[in-house]
Amino acid sequence: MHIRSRPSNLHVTAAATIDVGQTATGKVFSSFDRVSVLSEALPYLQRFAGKTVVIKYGGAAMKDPTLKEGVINDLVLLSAVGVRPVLVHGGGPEINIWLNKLGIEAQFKDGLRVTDGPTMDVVEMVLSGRVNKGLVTLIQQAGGRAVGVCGKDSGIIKARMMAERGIGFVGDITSIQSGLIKTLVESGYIPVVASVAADGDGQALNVNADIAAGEIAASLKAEKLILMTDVPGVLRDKDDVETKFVQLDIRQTRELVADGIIAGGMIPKVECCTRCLAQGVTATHIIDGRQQHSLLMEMLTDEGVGTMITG
Ligand SMILES: Nc1ncnc2c1ncn2[C@@H]1O[C@H](COP(=O)(O)OP(=O)(O)O)[C@@H](O)[C@H]1O
Ligand SMILES: CC(=O)N[C@@H](CCC(=O)OP(=O)(O)O)C(=O)O
Repeated sequence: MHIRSRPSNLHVTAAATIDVGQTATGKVFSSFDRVSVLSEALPYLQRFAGKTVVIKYGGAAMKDPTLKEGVINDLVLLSAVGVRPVLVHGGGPEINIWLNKLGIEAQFKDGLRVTDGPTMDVVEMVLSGRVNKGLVTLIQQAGGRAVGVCGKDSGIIKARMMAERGIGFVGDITSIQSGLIKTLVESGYIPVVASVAADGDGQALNVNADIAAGEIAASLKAEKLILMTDVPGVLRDKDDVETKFVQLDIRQTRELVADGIIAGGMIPKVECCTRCLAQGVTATHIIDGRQQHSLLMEMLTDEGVGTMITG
C-alpha cells in the first residue's frame, strides 16, 4: 500500500539558529533545520530501503543540463540510502535534433514515432549511444555506479512490430527478461536502460520509453513507477499548471483519454501506469522532472508532487 501518512510533524523549531547556511534558492537554514529534515525522512527511508523503484526519465525533462545533473544527484542519493533505482530513459527531443541534422522529418501518431528504416538507425544510435552513455557518465560523476544497457542486452525487452498501426519499426513488447537488471541492482549498480528492443529475427525496434518502463516495473514487481516529464502532472488544461490532477484512478484516466484531454505523449504514460498497476506495482506517479528535487519530494515526503495514478 502506498503510504501518505506522515508520522512526524513538518515544522522545525525555531530554537536552534546556530551555524546558519544558505541554500541555492537563497533560503537560510540552520544546521538544526538540516538534520531535522533528514530525520523526518527516516520513515520513508526505512519504507523504501531495499525496494526497487523504476524511474523513467523523459527526454523532454532532460533538455537543461543543470536540471539533468540535479535529477541524477537525487537518483544517486536514493541509491546511497538503500533504495534500488532502475533508470529507464527516453530521448525523443534528442532523436528529433539528430533526425533534423540528417534531413529526416520526425513524425508521430498517437504519441508514437513513425519509424522507417533510416529513422530506426538514428533512434538506436541516439538512445543506446549518446543519451544512455551520457546518463551513465553523469551517474558515475555523481558517485553512483551505473551500467548502461538497451532492451537488446540479455534479451531484456523482446518485441514485435506493431504491424497493424502502420508506423514502421515500432515495437510492441512481447516479453521482459529482468534477470540482468535484478543482478545489477542486487550488486549495487544502477541499471540505465534504453528502450531499443529486438524481435525474434534481431530486427531493432523502437519502443516507447514510458511503455518500456512500465513493463520493466511490472516484471520487477517494483514498489513504484515514477515517470519524469516536462509538465507538473496530468493537467485538465495542458497549458494551465493550476489544473493538475493530484490523483486519478484507472477509470478516470480512460475517460480523460477518450475526451481528448489526455493527448500526445501523455497517452503512453497513463496507459503504462494503468497496465503496471494491474500487474502488481503499488503506485505510479507522473512528476515534473524540471522541478528541482521532484524525485526526492515524491519519494520522501507525505505530500508528494505530480499526479498519482492508482488502481
Ligand atoms: N492532459 C495533459 N496533461 C499534461 N500534459 C499533456 C496532456 N496531454 C498532452 N500532454 C503533453 O504530453 C507531454 C509529455 O509527453 P512527452 O513530450 O512524450 O514527454 P517525455 O519526453 O517526458 O516522455 C507534455 O509536454 C504535454 O505537451
Ligand atoms: C515509439 C516511440 O515513440 N519511441 C520513442 C522512444 C524514445 C522516447 O520514448 O522518448 P521520450 O520519453 O523522451 O518521449 C521515440 O522514438 O521518441
